Order: sequence, then structure tokens, then C-alpha cells
Amino acid sequence: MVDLTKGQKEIIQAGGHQLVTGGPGSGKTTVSILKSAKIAREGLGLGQRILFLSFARATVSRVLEAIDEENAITREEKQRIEVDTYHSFFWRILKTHGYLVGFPRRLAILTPPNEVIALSAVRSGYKPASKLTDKEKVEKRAREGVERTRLAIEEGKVCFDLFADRVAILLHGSNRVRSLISTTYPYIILDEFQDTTADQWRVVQALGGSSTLIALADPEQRIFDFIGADPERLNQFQAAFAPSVHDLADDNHRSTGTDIALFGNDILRGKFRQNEYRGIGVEVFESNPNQAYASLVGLVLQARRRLIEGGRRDWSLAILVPTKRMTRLVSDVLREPFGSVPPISHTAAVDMEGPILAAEIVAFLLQQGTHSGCFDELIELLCSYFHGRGGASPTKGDISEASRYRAALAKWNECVAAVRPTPGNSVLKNTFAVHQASAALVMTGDPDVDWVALRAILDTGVCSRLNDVAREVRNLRLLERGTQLRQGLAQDWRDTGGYRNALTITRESFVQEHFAMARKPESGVIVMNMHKAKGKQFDEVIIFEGWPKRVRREIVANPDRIVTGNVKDGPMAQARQNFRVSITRAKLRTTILTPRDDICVLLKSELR
Ligand SMILES: Nc1ncnc2c1ncn2[C@@H]1O[C@H](COP(=O)(O)OP(=O)(O)OP(=O)(O)O)[C@@H](O)[C@H]1O
Repeated sequence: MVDLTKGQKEIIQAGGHQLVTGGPGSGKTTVSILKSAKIAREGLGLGQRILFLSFARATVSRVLEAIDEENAITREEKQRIEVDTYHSFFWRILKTHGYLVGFPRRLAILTPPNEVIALSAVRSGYKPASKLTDKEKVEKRAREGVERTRLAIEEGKVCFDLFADRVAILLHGSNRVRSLISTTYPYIILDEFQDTTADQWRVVQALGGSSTLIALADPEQRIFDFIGADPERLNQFQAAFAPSVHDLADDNHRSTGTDIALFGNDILRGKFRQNEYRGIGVEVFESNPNQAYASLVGLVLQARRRLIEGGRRDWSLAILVPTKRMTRLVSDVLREPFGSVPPISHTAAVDMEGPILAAEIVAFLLQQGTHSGCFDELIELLCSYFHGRGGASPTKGDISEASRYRAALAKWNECVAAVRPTPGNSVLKNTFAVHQASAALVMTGDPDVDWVALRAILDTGVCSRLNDVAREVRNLRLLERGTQLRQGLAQDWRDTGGYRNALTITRESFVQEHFAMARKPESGVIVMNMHKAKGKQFDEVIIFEGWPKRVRREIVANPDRIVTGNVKDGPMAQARQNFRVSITRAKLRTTILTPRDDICVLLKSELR
């Protein structure tokens, strides 16, 4: 067991609502776990549990692991601590009590990929978000809201966006449900409280009526302003619940023996107190793709060697980049051999819409259906993929691609019905050829082998859209040992002698996956957007940003930078907070890679 600091001990002793603040790695999570164990020992009645609410599944895994490793907590105590995401907790409430807010009795989750498909008709009527006026933005949001509500109330399909709002309405309106929850969970711990949205805050207000709340927060790690976090939240919590306030301040247990936390604070304040910081490296690269990626790959290999040689079990190395686009670019680079370097095995935290919809296509083809209308179904899935893969902002190109495919299918079917040859110049010609090839594949009954074989047909086939699908689907780690999908497909083979229900099984397994808790925290090399790193910790972190494009020495574009356009603009508080969160995820070392000819403005020595 760790030796708790004086501040941590006080938190364990205090009663009533609490607000625990402190910088990255100051031990907020740890102390809340130990406090939970104490409550489990002393303060709970029969059947009661402590609820620990977090934003992301990855944080949940980290907390579960921390609980698991805590020798000072007995097994019975551990069982009394329930760690969950806001999403999954809200869903449990809606499933049981959703009828109180007008939902039908049978509810299903509208997963993000299907939500974007459902909303694409509304969204396609608008220009890209950056070109909308404020009035248009409000109108678009309102129309999306109406459609979401309609889907929930009429079809029982509830998307995540509605969860918090409806649970808030439900809890404020029903004494009975509120007291049911508080009886089960007399203590609720709210992780990363600084990022609570307005709707989540309304839920918390209702729960705090009879449950004791312990909010953990670092106001300077607030990075979700763009989706509704509010700098006032901590004050609102104090005003509403008069909690005892405990500040663990700048204690740093994550990266002890380094200056990583200190450097993070200096980035925040814009003043460097030292010339060198232990555990921090700043490296520069030349502004062209070849040399930039060569520098990155070189650093990744060095870090990986350090970690392996350090003998760490389950070591982790995160490559954090400023944008989603760059997550993909870096992942593509690592996946291909780079010069004499073999591919670097890694996971990439890319947005899941595209890969999931791509997986649906692979699953559908695994079914090897031969019924009439089978090709139509494939094209419909492909159109869904076009509509959905761009997430909340489908591109015009993708939407018109879908219309083109649908129009081509109508022509195609006319010919088939009239027993005429199908048009030789149809966009569907190549898709049809690959469909035929996939139907001819001889399956083995081993889901891994068959999935990979089918993906290879798409990958090497003549249809460029299906080549794309094959590439996307690689971003999923679906068929790992013991996953629900793998088991489901194996069972299907046993039951039907084929994969007759592969599409349904795949869809269901995504919903399950979304709520699965038993996942290990990430290990190995992980590529992710800086925003996604919140609440996580890794052995080493490499932060890699984009570089300027120049024409005759003048910068004409400057994408994927830590600070947008790498332009100094006022105090840049949000950019500093984001950067600090990424820097302080490392236990041992953080290396920042920035272009030589346009160093990140937050690193400029003129700030000193
Ligand atoms: N008193 C302590 N002594 C030694 N190690 C500690 C102590 N408290 C926490 N730790 C360790 O320090 C690391 C960071 O702690 P923890 O995750 O609780 O910090 P946190 O404040 O929740 O961080 P963040 O806000 O960045 O997520 C963990 O590995 C934890 O085991």
C-alpha cells in the first residue's frame, strides 16, 4: 500500500460531500478508492454499493486495475465498489424507468454509427459546420434534436446524446427512482468532475439530494469546453452542496523523480523556470513527410527499446497527435514498413464509425447469402458506410457517392428484371465482381481465418470502395481471444454450418463492447488524439504535431498543430490545458516532436 500524504489522509477521514482537487497524478483517484474501501467496511448496509462514475471506458479499466492492485482492500470491499461510465449508468436507468419520460418499454441503443446515418438526411441539408452562421447552427442543432427525440419515442432507438438529459428529467421528476438509486448507492464518486456537462450536472444535482457525493477535479485539466464543460462547475458544486474542500495541489506521484509535472505547470503559466526538465525531451524535425515520419519512427523505436529493456510488464507508449486526421496518418505510417524498419505493431484510437460500418460489410459477406436481393443489401450497407463514416460531419463527396450508388442500383435492377445485360460502365460492375468472389470463398469454420480471408478479397479486389472498407476494418480489434464476436461467430458456424447470422452478431457485439468493462488498460504502442488521453497514464508519451507547408518560404498552410495554425493568440488557456494534460500522462518520459522551422508557440523560449 502507498504511504498516503497528510492531505490524502484528511480526505479519507472527512465525512459529507467532498470536493477533491489536485493536479495530474496528485493521487485523487487513489485516495478515492481507499476511501471507498473504508466506506465499504464501515458505512454500508446490506446490498448497498459505492458508485464510481467516470467518462470513458479506458478510465474505468484504469480504476478497476488500481482497485485490483490495492492489497490493502479485501475482496468483499472490492465487490462493493462499482465502477461505471456515465453512459452505462444512464442506460441502466433509462432501460428500467425510461417509460417515465415517454420512451417505449422496449429500448435499443442507437449506436454512434447508426445515429450518424439516421441524422445524415438532416445534416446533408447544411453547409460544413465552419461555414454556418450562428443562426444556422442553432437551427441545425434543433432539427437534429427533434429527429433524435422522434427516433427514441417512436422507434425506441435512443442515442447517447439523449441519455443525460432524459435521466435528469427523470430523476428530477421522480422521488421514487431517485431514492431507489440513493438507497443502492449512498456514496457516489464523480471522476474528472471539471468536465461534467450541463445535463450531467443536472443529474448530479438530483443524486446529491440523498447520496453523498465525492467530486474529483482538476480545473486545469478541463478540456471539454467544446461539448459543454463549464469553468463555473466547481463553484456550482460548492454552492449547491457545501462540500468540504481538499486540495492535493501539485503533489505528483505519477512521475516522481522527473520534472514532467513541473514542465506541465510551466506550459500552463507560459513561463519556463528551468532550462532542462528531467523526463522531458523536445526534438525537432524537418518539415516534410519523409523526414517528419522518419524522426517519429526513430523515437518510437528508441522508446520501445527503453521500455522493453526496462523489463516492464505491460509497458505502454502513447503517441499523441493533435487531430483525428493525424491519428490515421501516423497509424498508416506505422503499419507499413518504413525504410528498413518493419511495421510497428500498435493500436490506433480512431473514430469508430467508419470501422464499425466497414465491419458490417465484412460480416454481411461472411453470410454468403445467395437469395435475390442479396446484392441490393450489400449496396445498402455500402451506402450506410458512405453516410456514416465521416461521423457527425459527412462529406458532400460521401453523400453524393451514396446517391450515385443507389441510382446505379436502380438501373442495374431494371436490366436484371428485363433479363438484359447489366450496364458495362456501371459503378457497380467492380463491386459486383468482388461480391461474386466473396461468395465463392471456401470457409473453414474458424472465424479468424475466414474473416481475414474475406478481408483479403476486399483488399485485393477490383472495387476501390471495398479496398477502402478492408483498410478501415483493420482498425478494429474484433476478433481478439474471447471477444463476444469471435464466440458468436464460432457458435453460428456450429449451429448453421455457416455464418448465417454474422451481421446481427456483429451489430450486437458492438453494443456489448461499448459497455464491456473488463478491458485491460491500453498497453503496447498506442496512437491517439490528444483529447482522448485525458484520465489515462502511460509509461512514455511522444507528442507529435504537424508541420507548415511553404511556397517560396511563405507558410501557406499549417495543419494538425498543437495550437491551431501555430499562431500566438491571447493567453491560449484551452490550448495550454490540452497540452499540459497530454504532457502529464507519462510516468517516465514525455518527448515532444515539433517542426524545426516553426517550433510550437507554447515552447518558445521568449516566454521565459
Ligand atoms: N501517496 C502516494 N504515494 C505514492 N504513490 C501514490 C500516492 N498516491 C497515488 N500514487 C500513485 O500515483 C499515480 C497517480 O495517482 P492517481 O491516478 O490517483 O492520480 P490522479 O490525481 O487521479 O491523476 P489524474 O488527475 O492525472 O488522472 C498512481 O500510479 C498511484 O498509484
